[in-house]
Amino acid sequence: MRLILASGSSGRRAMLEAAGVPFEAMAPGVDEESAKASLRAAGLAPRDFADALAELKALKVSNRDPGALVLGCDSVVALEDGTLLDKAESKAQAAEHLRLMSGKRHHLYSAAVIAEAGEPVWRFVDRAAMYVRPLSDAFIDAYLDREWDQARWCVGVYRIEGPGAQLFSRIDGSHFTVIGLPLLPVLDYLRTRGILAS
Ligand SMILES: Nc1nc2c(ncn2[C@H]2C[C@H](O)[C@@H](COP(=O)(O)OP(=O)(O)OP(=O)(O)O)O2)c(=O)[nH]1
Repeated sequence: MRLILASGSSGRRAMLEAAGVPFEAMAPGVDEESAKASLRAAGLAPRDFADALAELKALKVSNRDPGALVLGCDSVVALEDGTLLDKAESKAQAAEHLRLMSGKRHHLYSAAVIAEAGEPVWRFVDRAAMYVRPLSDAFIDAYLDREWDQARWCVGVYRIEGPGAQLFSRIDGSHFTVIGLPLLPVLDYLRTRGILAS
């Protein structure tokens, strides 16, 4: 049985590769923006929002390749007031996101859905609690000067495995979930399907 990662995310690819998972990566080719617009309009909770997007990606590729297992993922950042942050569209918006998160806790949800023959067969959503330390404007500017080119692809404007670690005083949850997928539950399921040895 082949596994396809329906994602263009380098962090997700790197995690599966590092874990020794045999897979192919394929861009999901979904119109995330319009999907996000309708999901926001539906007022979905962050957990359900991420799950719906992960399922959309998994099903899109599974319908193209019904004989494979297809893993779709999505990560969202939810502030305490319920605001969902998407990837920043500019350095200025990235600074705004960091100021919104400064000195507060937010949650990062990462959802995984596995599809087979055009149907979801497994799903898992995990979240990590992210405690951002108070960030000065000078720090934010210096951080973005150094990190914007990389962090622009990351919801929350951070790579936890990189200089993003400097933003936090505490993290409760899985490092893998922060990077972009609930890896250990995914590995558990792959063992049940013979993709990995038990
Ligand atoms: N390497 C890394 N990536 C992170 C971190 N936090 C968030 N991200 C990335 C993971 C995802 O690539 C991105 C969240 O956006 P999405 O879930 O929509 O995925 P993306 O559009 O990147 O790829 P995909 O939709 O799966 O093709 O943010 C982190 O700490 N490290």
